[in-house]
Amino acid sequence: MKAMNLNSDVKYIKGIGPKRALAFLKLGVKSAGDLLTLFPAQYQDRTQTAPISEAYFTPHACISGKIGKSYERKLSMGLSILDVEIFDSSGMTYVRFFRKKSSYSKVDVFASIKNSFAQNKFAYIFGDAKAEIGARYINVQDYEITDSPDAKPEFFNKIIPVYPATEGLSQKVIRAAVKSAVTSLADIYYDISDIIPQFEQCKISAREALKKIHYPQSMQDAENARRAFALQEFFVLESALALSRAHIKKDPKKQKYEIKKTLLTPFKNNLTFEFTKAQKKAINEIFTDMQNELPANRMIMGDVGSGKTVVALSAILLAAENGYQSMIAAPTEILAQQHYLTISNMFEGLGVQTVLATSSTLKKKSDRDKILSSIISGETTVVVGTHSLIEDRIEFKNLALVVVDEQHRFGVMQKSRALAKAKTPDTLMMTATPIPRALAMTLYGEMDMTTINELPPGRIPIKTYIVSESAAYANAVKELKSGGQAYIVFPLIDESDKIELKAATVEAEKLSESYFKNFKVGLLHGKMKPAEKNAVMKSFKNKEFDVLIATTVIEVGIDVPNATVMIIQHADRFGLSALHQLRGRIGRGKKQSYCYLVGSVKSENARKRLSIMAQTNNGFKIAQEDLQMRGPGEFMGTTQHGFPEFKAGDLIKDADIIEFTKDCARKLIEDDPKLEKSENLTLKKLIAQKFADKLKFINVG
Ligand SMILES: Nc1ncnc2c1ncn2[C@@H]1O[C@H](COP(=O)(O)OP(=O)(O)OP(=O)(O)O)[C@@H](O)[C@H]1O
Repeated sequence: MKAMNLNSDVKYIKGIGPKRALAFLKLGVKSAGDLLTLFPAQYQDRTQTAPISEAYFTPHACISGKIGKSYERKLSMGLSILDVEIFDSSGMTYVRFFRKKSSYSKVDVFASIKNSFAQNKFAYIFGDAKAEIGARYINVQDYEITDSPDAKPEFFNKIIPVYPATEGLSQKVIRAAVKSAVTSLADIYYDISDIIPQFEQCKISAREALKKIHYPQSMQDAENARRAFALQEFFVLESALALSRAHIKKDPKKQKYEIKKTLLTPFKNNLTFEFTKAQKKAINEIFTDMQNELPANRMIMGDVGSGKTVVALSAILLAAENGYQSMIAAPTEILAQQHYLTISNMFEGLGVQTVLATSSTLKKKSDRDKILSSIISGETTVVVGTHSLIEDRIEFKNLALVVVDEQHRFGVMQKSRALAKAKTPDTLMMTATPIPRALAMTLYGEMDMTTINELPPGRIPIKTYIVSESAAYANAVKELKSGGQAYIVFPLIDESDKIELKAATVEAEKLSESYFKNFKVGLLHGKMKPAEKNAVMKSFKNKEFDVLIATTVIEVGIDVPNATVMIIQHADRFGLSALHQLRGRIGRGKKQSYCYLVGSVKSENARKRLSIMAQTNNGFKIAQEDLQMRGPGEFMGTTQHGFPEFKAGDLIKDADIIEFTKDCARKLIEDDPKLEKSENLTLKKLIAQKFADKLKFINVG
């Protein structure tokens, strides 16, 4: 056999072969090098064996002792058990194996076990201690037999790695494969420890960390090794981001802005409110950015209802004052429509021409031609549309500012194609999912960040209750009587969906004849045509309906300050971020708002989600809980966005490492912007390997 290297196919490793190699592929392991970073999902602490008399006081029993007699018994349904006696100085226990008769297998598993468990030999056992009436035994998960108590066992008296499970691979096979990879390859694994400055607790090299993650001496040892390896992972990521930043910031922009206040002052005077401190700070930061020589690239992060829109509008007016065009890209047609209405309203009398460019407004050829030519001629100053439309079709005269309303969708590390419309546009992103700082720095690493950390004054915190359906409706009726409006949200729109849920369409009819028979009820769902949806939203905003029954199409950005009740049906089926977004549709005015969560709470997770919602309105707290409950991958939907997965790194636990590596990576890239120095070549290789396809804008050879 050829000597193994990091790229060798796993199938050539002794004991694996083509069939098991396929199973390894499911664990993301193709090469021998991949085995090194197939890290344990957990560990079993087998450092100490307990006296048999105490084995029943711990959830997992780890014992050792002399083997006695075996007893085999048949139970019903072809099931048999084998009990083996194990003795130590404190007592005796049975260790139990099960066998299910199978017509497919001729191998008698008990025969080989009985063979191994020869009387008077010595056994190490790991399993679950069961104390049932009349019987105490240990369900065996793993065992090892030695000839005498003095012989050293291989898998006991130490911490044992437990690898992610997949069909067709036993822990034994995975452990053996990993062991052979670690033994022959850990010392040649990519290691950049010499170019990363020292960081507390992460003092061992990546190669050393690799070994300790698989074979730690203690649980603390395992955690230290994980963090040491995470340091390298995050350093590679942050270097990739620093490279991309260096790349983006190279071209000075052509547009120049002067704060003339010819539009900004009348705009401010038109507003019925004063900007909050946080809004003023955000506007200042954006204006400073825009006046810089390099294009602005800023993320505005603010909780639902914190007033991000007016901040973006101020930037648009600065561009307009200087004769430039802007565009706002929204994730949905309804939201684009709403932004358009808000802008038309707020820009009234300013003489800033705004158009809505969505599939409905561009449908008719004559309309389309008119809109598109007004944009290309420069007659139109502001274009509001959906992401895809603006990206694909529209030509501008002098586009200078792009506002991307991301809401809570993460455009991780993707540069919007919209940006290509202007060569060096100033870019503002808005997101309504506040996330922890370290995570934001990683996700939006190439952007500057502004956080709007306060709500407009006079907002009364929404009261949230977990209630029965009838209580929710009765309370809603009370609110409607005093002039409020209510949303009722259902997860699905018609009953043909397999899971039997109360569908919005059917329910709308029923409710308008029962609880809400004295009120006007409207319906909004995803299968309606854009124009219909817009008409319904507009009517609701104009208070032509008291109740709006909707699917989650209303989740993002809708702003109807008079709506004070939100009933969420099947609330247990929504994730925390979605619930927070939905609830964010109320509490936007000066009146007390109420959110009622209705649902059957069967799982522990669902119960926890709803009680978090009932306890807090703080989007940062909710995002943090969500992140912890779901894990970063699922939280961010990162798979679609090509966000890199970390083998050891943990976006929550390792916030300090992320901050540290960000700083170090920036310095390193400043010093060697193309990573050409010989000591940085391994880093360059790691970046290319991990991110070349994901971060297309990074040009690494
Ligand atoms: N400083 C302020 N004082 C009072 N009201 C404000 C202030 N700023 C914004 N508003 C109003 O608060 C409401 C929410 O603002 P906006 O729609 O800009 O929030 P948002 O941050 O975009 O929210 P979401 O992410 O939920 O869409 C709007 O009705 C807006 O007119």
